[in-house]
Amino acid sequence: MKLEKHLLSILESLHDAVIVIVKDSTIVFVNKAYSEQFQVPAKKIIGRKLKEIEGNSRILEVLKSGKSLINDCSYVHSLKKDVCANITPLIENGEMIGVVTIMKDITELTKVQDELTKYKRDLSDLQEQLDRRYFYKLESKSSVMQKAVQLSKQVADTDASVILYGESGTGKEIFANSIHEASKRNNKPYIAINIASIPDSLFESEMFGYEDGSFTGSRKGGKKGLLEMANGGTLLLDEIGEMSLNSQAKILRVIQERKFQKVGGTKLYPIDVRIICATHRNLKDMIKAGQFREDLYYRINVVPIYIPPLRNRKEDLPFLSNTILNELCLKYSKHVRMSEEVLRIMEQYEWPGNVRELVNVLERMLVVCTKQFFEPENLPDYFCLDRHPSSINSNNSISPSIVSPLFTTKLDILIEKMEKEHIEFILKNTRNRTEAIQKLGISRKSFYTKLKKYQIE
Ligand SMILES: Nc1ncnc2c1ncn2[C@@H]1O[C@H](COP(=O)(O)OP(=O)(O)OP(=O)(O)O)[C@@H](O)[C@H]1O
Repeated sequence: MKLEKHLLSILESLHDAVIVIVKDSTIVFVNKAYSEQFQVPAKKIIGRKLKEIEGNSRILEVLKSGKSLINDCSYVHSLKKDVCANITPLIENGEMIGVVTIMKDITELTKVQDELTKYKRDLSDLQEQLDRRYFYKLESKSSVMQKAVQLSKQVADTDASVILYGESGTGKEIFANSIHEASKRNNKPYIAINIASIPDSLFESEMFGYEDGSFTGSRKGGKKGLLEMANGGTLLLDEIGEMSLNSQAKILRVIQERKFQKVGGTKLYPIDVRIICATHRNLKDMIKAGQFREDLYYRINVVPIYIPPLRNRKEDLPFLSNTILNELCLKYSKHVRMSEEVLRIMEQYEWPGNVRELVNVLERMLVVCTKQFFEPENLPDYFCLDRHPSSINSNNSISPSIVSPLFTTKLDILIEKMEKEHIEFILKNTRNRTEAIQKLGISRKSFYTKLKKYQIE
């Protein structure tokens, strides 16, 4: 077959539109597909100059530059169509004699693409609104906190292992819960457990449950463990640093194999749980001290999120106090507002118990407040502030005079007073007495003796 003889019929049989112009832009050829796609009969267009029909045509650009355009998308005004074209100069004996263009009508595709872009934009707006709803409690002016929230939003819809690092009361559980709510697991259970509150001897049966008749006194029919209860959803292992090495090995097996065994059984149950861990401890130091398994650490430390202590984000105190106070006012059916003076005193304080302490302080203030605005008097004694507003000097720092009670109290009375307040504070800011004893660093016996001495309930 002599190709040259058949070139015209080859061009005619193409499904893509073809248009050929010569050097002075005269149109010398359009194929059948061109006429059909753009509804322009060949006889109406052949012999006319393209520069008079479509002065800004991309074909004319190629005619001028001599450089091809491949997959070039543009809008053709004279056709009222979006097209995608391959525009190539025709070269004969080293000289350009015209341009050949093969193109496709992509008007519908462009329309669909525009709609898709619009839907994508709407979807991301909606997602942002949803994210804001899930993470609204964690809004912050602090860049460290904003980074933590941003990272949480990014990982929420994945199954990546997240570990939340932060001091007690910084809001680790709120983070974990927000991540769960923003994930596709949000219609399944969210279960948070504090490892410190489970005695090691009960860890296995609490976590994995037990089979029927597995030990004397066990419940008939066996018992579901926390892991099974969280199936399909999210399990927060709070205070993972408190887990014994023995329990760490068991949890590691579950994470690796995605299967678990109940106490007293041999059957392996498949499990689909997203595990989020949280701790206030430095796990790397614990590994060095032989208290934490390195392999478990690398399993859970895929996305570490660091939550700053409240003292490092005091710029959030006004917003945080108001949000928490609003919730407390609803709870107590009271209407009390923050005052600038109280806020300034609060900003001087270091908040060792973080947001949990802030919630407790505000609750205590609300209960005792009889006015519409908080006053310095409503603050707990351990703020040790002079009641006079002038105690905050112009630099916003506390002048020595404000610790006036310290200047007038005998040392032993002062120590007892501080000890009592500290125990009360720890009790309020921990989940149970075992944790309080741990935090206080005293023996159980000494703890109960002090409770009796200070008549703490
Ligand atoms: N951003 C916040 N807005 C409102 N309340 C908050 C916020 N962050 C924390 N809280 C409150 O502070 C208390 C402690 O929060 P959370 O239990 O999440 O802290 P945590 O870091 O998990 O503490 P722990 O390590 O002791 O378990 C809770 O009562 C919680 O509702």
